Amino acid sequence: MLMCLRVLPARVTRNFSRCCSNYVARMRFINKLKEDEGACLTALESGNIFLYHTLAPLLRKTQQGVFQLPLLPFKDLEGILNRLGKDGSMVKDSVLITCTEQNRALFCLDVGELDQQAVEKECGGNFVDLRKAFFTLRGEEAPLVARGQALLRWHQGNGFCSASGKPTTRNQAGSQRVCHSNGLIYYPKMSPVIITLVSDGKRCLLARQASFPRGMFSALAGFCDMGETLEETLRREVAEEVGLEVVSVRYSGSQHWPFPQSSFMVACHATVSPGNTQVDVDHEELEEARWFTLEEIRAALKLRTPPRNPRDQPPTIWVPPSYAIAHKLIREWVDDQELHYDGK
Ligand SMILES: NC(=O)C1=CN([C@@H]2O[C@H](COP(=O)(O)OP(=O)(O)OC[C@H]3O[C@@H](n4cnc5c(N)ncnc54)[C@H](OP(=O)(O)O)[C@@H]3O)[C@@H](O)[C@H]2O)C=CC1
Ligand SMILES: [Mg+2]
Repeated sequence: MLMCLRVLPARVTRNFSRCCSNYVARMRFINKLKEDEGACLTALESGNIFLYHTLAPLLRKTQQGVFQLPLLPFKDLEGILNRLGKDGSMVKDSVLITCTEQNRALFCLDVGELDQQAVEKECGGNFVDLRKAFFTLRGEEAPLVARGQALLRWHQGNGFCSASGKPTTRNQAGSQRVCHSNGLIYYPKMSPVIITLVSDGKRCLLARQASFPRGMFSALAGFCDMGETLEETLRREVAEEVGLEVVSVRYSGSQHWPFPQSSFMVACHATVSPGNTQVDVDHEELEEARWFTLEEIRAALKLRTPPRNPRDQPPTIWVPPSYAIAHKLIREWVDDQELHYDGK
């Protein structure tokens, strides 16, 4: 089986080396904050914090109608908490997310124990469901809001050691929890998932689960089993879900996916031989899986919002939106087809 990594284009490597020293300094600074409690607290005091209420992020709408993630300086948030009758030192429970290019640390905090509407009024925003926030925010803010929720969720679910049953305590950055009774260290966890777009050279295979919105088809996905390589997961999932045997694999990219909980999505293109394309769907997992032509995929990509079909009409197919790595795989497949086969 082939596994080839894409080589970065020269333009990207040039940009990389230009910003490299700043990037290296920033990564080392973040790492220091995870290891040095005092440095992390100092960074928090001069940093910014964004908020969640029971894991729903706070968003603010600008006068131009654009949704943004409000970033609150430490002192402002301390003041807000004091006004709402809470000890301002609660800000110190914030979890480190990242650092801006100016080395300004960014944290997040869940204020679920406060009255939601009172916080919204104080901060001039609204707490919204993560899915809505993720789909509404632009650029860098969507992955930030997903990362924040994933970390806060992990802390909320790991307050006790699974070996001793005793409470665990977190470090200042929130990058780990420790059980002091036995020294066990817990780190935030993600589940590795392989997502693959299978092609037979001319068509690609998309599938839908019964829980997907009407008409939506996506690439095949599945969780890695313990001890498997990514290639083994990919071959097994394709065999299990659609009864096909993969002959080659090419890496495309990866993505943290917060729904329903943290998955680490690894995206690959895969091919089956043109003589081995008979789909045998596992209906326990999938409602439907079928081959699509380039024309059908082009039409699906043109739909920006889910089509509104009358109930009795067969649904027009559409594919996941651009922030989902499934979309990237599908677009890359179309580009490859256009480059190699279109018009032939
Ligand atoms: N970003 C993107 O573009 C896309 C992301 N995805 C994501 O990929 C993930 C996996 O896809 P899916 O097809 O559902 O996976 P699978 O085909 O592996 O099927 C899911 C089932 O696997 C079992 N399972 C095994 N390990 C785990 C685990 N660590 N966590 C949860 N369930 C597990 C569960 O079964 P049981 O309940 O019986 O135990 C679950 O119902 C989903 O979270 C989905 O949101 C999917 C498509 C596109
Ligand atoms: Mg699956």
